[in-house]
Amino acid sequence: MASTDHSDLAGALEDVSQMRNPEREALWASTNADARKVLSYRENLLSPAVRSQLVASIANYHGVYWLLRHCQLKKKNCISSELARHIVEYAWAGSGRLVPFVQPLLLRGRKEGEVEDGNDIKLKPPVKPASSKNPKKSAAFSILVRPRPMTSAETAANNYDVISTTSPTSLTLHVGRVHRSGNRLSTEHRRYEFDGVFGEGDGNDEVGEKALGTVAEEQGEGGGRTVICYGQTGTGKTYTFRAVLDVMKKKLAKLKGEEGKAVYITFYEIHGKKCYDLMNERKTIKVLTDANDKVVPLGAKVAKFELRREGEGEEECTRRFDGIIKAALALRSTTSTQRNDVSSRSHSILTITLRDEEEERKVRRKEEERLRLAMEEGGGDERGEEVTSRCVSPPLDVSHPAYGLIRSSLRLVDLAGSEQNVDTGKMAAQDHKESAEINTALMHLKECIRGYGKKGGKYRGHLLTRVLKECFEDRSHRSTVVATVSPAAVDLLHSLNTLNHVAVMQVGKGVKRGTDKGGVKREKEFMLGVVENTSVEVPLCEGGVGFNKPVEIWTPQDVKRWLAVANGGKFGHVVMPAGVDGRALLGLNEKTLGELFDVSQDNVQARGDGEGSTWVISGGEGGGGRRSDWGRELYQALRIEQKYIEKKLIKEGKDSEVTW
Ligand SMILES: Nc1ncnc2c1ncn2[C@@H]1O[C@H](COP(=O)(O)OP(=O)(O)OP(=O)(O)O)[C@@H](O)[C@H]1O
Repeated sequence: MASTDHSDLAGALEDVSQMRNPEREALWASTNADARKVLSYRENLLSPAVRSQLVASIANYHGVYWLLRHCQLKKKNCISSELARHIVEYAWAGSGRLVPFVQPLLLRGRKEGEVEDGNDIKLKPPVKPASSKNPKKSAAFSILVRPRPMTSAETAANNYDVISTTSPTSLTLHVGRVHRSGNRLSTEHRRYEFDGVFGEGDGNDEVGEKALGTVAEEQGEGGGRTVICYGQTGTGKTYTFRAVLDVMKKKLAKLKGEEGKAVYITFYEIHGKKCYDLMNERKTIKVLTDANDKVVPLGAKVAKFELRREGEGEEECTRRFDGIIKAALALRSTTSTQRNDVSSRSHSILTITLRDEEEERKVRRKEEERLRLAMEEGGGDERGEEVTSRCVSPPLDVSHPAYGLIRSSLRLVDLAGSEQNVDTGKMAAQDHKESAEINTALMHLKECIRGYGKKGGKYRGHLLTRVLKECFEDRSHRSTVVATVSPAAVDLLHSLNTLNHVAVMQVGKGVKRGTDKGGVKREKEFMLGVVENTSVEVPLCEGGVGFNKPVEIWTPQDVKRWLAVANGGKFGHVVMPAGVDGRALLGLNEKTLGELFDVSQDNVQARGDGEGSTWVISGGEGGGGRRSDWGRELYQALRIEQKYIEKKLIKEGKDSEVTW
């Protein structure tokens, strides 16, 4: 063992304080509240002071996940949670509480159909595509989430990935938090459950197939389907929209044309309070409600696409489809914004309807005959009057369920991206207005989805929701929301927002009854999306404070110096009993350490050096917190310190000083 070298210790302490910003240091010194959990500004997540620690805490999560997965699933004999916690604590000090967080996910996966296959475990995708044959079996809205890969620009800007897709239906968001006081860092792991979660590397075909379900083949009776791409600007909504469109196109090309059957396409966009026809050089169109209470884009051009002709190959057929749609896609209004060079500033709505014209003609003739007779018999019935005055305008609206002729109807919606203030900093006044309008539309959409099944017709509140009326009012209609999110740390708040929003869109899955603080009983929609979250403390300094002698040989003075800087000075207010050296400190467990703290309100002022056997800490406004928490935190901080010093000494070839 080397002798105690106090000059080294002083030097190390000086290095540490120079590493830090003096202002922050002053803030740490003056602060005495630790319980205020406030999300930091997003810049904090990338600042050199905390970035590496947050990245390390995410890596720890992955480590724990893979360790448990291996122990729990590969082997028939699972290890107990307690043993798992000890192993995890040993390997990743401070991460023990991830065990009860990760374990249920793995056990659930095992029950629900994870199967062992040779050396690997395959996950059965539990996403059930909504079937129009069995509308009762599928939810009105299914939610799929697609995180896009990190872009090279994001990687170059020191961003890191904050999303882990841990199963085909769940996703974990790692929310780094720098507490307002600046003296605490933590990572909250939030796990969300959805109907489907794509991996960052999942291809467009897979995404398109899942989003479409079986709609193109099953040819439902009257019930249509809507796929809505929703999310932050620049996260891949248009990219996903095109992926779904491509899959749809391929499916259509496979259908063999029959006499009288054809596909009709309308494509228009909502920009501000107006609608523009993308199939007709952006001519303004109106969205009106017809006699059947159906919302129709009046004046929108309907393009006819004939199904595969005799002797025509699938490729030729898709080329024909492209010919119809290409010019319209190019006409979408886009702007270069801070986040996306070609940001869509409008909500575009593409409707593809497969119609049986022969049947349609028969029904039309029958209907016209019925109306004529009704008119002859004394002025016609109510419906007759309405139809003659407003509705019979070519083309006849055969998409109304009353006709029962729609073989299949699909609507693809590419929403404009939601933006936060920080994304709009360099925008002109007009762009700000546009951005506010986009956010208003998205809020309406969210409200309408949440209000599904309730009376009130909230859909009338905005043009976008009026156009999508069937999604909220027609019980046989099925909708899929594909939420796109960015994995970059810089977009963390936005991703959190998107995921929280789509989590509450999982309508009809449960209601939570509870009593709020004021004793008022309330029924809240149960946010099924958020299944669980847990928070893990992250050390502020990357492994220790720079001491270069093992904890066992710390003198009481060393202990005091360490307490002053450990966890960013969090224990700086602690007054320790006289004579506690490193060895004595290591001999205490979490509980005994906790008992040494006096956290009562009367004792919030720290006493002088050696003034008794109780460590007194300042609890700040909210009192002193729980003893066990303090004890655990100190225990973990000391273990992290010990590990760091051991590693450092081994690296420097001084491993003879390390006692194992
Ligand atoms: N899953 C993905 N894989 C690869 N690249 C992607 C993916 N998702 C998006 N991108 C790329 O990210 C960029 C932005 O995508 P896109 O224009 O689709 O975003 P957006 O959400 O529609 O944005 P806005 O709302 O501003 O229109 C594009 O360059 C796109 O190619």
